[in-house]
Amino acid sequence: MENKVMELKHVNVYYREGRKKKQVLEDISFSVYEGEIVGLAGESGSGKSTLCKCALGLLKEYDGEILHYTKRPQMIFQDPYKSLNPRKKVGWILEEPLKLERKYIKTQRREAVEEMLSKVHLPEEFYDKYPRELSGGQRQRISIALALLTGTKLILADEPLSALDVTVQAQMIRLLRELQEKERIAYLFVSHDLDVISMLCSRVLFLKDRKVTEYENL
Ligand SMILES: Nc1ncnc2c1ncn2[C@@H]1O[C@H](COP(=O)(O)OP(=O)(O)OP(=O)(O)O)[C@@H](O)[C@H]1O
Repeated sequence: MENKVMELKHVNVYYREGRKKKQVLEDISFSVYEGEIVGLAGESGSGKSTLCKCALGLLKEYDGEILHYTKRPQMIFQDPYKSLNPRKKVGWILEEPLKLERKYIKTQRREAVEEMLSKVHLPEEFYDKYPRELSGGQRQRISIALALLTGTKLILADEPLSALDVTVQAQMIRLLRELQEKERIAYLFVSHDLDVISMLCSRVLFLKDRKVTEYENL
């Protein structure tokens, strides 16, 4: 088997409701391996987003173990517009994770960003554009580029195709696959759409009644 990028062991997740604790996920255990796409499905309210937030370390009320074997995963959303700072140009936004690392000087940051733009098939000129000047699909490419610039090998994708029209969805699927193959990126891919899941994913985690059942995609 490939290298693990993330592993959850017997994770229980709760939300507080006043003084009470409500359990949303129960005894969740699974691993994600380098370069694979794992589907995460289940009815609305079954806990898909909660599971992603917990894996990102955003929730405090949980027990069990969440192990990251590479850099922390990054999340991409249905509507990338909300997660991109509207007052900053794409270049500034994409340089942020590199500034935090402090190992690049300005010209190296720009080079790294331009290289990443080309990996997500956007031209260099996008460096000087604002998010509002981009289409939904282009913005989704920027949020993928932003995730990858942190150096992570795992992207948690929460319904990343739902806001896009069918042709753009197909382009996005091609890009996700290409990054999976060339860069060995793994995805936890949240979707209501079982057709997309069966086309993209090697395994599916199905959430129901707080628990997860895992299926191989044959
Ligand atoms: N901040 C919160 N406080 C309390 N309960 C919450 C909170 N966020 C979510 N929940 C509850 O936890 C359960 C799981 O919600 P979650 O958003 O993870 O489901 P989901 O599967 O992602 O749903 P959808 O497909 O509609 O996005 C739901 O019952 C929801 O009402």
